[in-house]
Amino acid sequence: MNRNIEVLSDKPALIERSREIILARLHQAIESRGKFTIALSGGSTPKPLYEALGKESLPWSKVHIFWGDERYVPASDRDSNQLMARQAWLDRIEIPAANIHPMSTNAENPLQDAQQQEQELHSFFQTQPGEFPAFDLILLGMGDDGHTASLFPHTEALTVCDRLITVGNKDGQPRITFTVPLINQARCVLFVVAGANKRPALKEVFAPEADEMNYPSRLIQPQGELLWLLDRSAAAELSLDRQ
Ligand SMILES: O=C(O)[C@H](O)[C@@H](O)[C@H](O)[C@H](O)COP(=O)(O)O
Repeated sequence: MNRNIEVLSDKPALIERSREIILARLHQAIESRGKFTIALSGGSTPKPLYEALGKESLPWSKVHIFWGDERYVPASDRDSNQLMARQAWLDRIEIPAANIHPMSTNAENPLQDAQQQEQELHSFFQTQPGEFPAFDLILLGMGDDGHTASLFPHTEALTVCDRLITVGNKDGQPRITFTVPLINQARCVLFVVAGANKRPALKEVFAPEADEMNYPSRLIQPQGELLWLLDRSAAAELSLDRQ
């Protein structure tokens, strides 16, 4: 694993840098493998990034959009990660509908939807059960509690190591989420974290020792690149030697 941490002056600079990184890996993946596979994060931080990507003119027919996690709500629900990305970005570009691979949340049975999403990933990546496909880029946020995707502290989802997709649990509410081993198979994992409210968790995530069950973002140690983009406010209490 190759970890790199960049601290940007403010959130607009953070968003611009994440856009640069995504575009660089998009062109690199299309050039070397003919397509770019990206899994999006939810939450509020990435919305301006998605709005910026919605203004780009790119070979979208070669880009495949997935989500690293999804709230267990209808796609029309205001809390849906899919809805946020569609309104901010995907509805504004010419991308084939078949290139957008949302997590289904309509079986009224989260486990069934998780299994459905797993089968769709195996079919898209032509992998077999037990194999973990490598996304070109997985975009992640980090919660104030150190969670990422829908891998929340002290939940069963953190220990699932034989599936691609599992059911997360936020305060008793189900989520559909990538598992740790699927995220760690990525060629590049990009964390984008902003705001003073993230300081306590970031200190624990970057500490030499801490409980990974308490700070699940520590579990993200991809075989490829691990890039942390922080704004100065989030990074204020970190003692980062030159990266
Ligand atoms: O579904 C979600 O909410 C996200 O995938 C989640 O992991 C998010 O990235 C973090 O909670 C940070 O959220 P903010 O960007 O809103 O701080």
